[in-house]
Amino acid sequence: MDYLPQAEIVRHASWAAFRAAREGARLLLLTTKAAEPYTGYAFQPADILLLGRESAGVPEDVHNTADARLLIPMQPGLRSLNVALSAAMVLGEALRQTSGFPLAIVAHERV
Ligand SMILES: C[S@@+](CC[C@H](N)C(=O)[O-])C[C@H]1O[C@@H](n2cnc3c(N)ncnc32)[C@H](O)[C@@H]1O
Repeated sequence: MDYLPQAEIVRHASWAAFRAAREGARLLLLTTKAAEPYTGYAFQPADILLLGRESAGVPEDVHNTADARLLIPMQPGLRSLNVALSAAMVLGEALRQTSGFPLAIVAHERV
């Protein structure tokens, strides 16, 4: 996509390097194994959203490291949502709560 240059992508050499670089920001894991729905969670601007692989989620030690584990509620009997869809849903709510959407667009919508 031609939007890619607008994304700031940082690759960390290892999980340990990533943890060292996050400087106190909370790590919020989206997982089907969570009990807490994301809809009731109070997000902060510096929060980091962590999602797992399409195949197997995240390893157990990563699961345990997260500061919170959040669930997107689903109909009973369904396994999981697509990773990009999951990210978009929770990021949208986090941006809404923390006034993270671009102000000019939000103002336009209120007219
Ligand atoms: C296709 S799912 C992975 C399925 C994997 N078998 C598992 O149980 O984690 C890909 C990623 O999307 C996110 N995800 C999908 N559905 C979710 C849900 N209902 N609640 C929270 N996160 C979800 C999680 O981060 C998950 O690791």
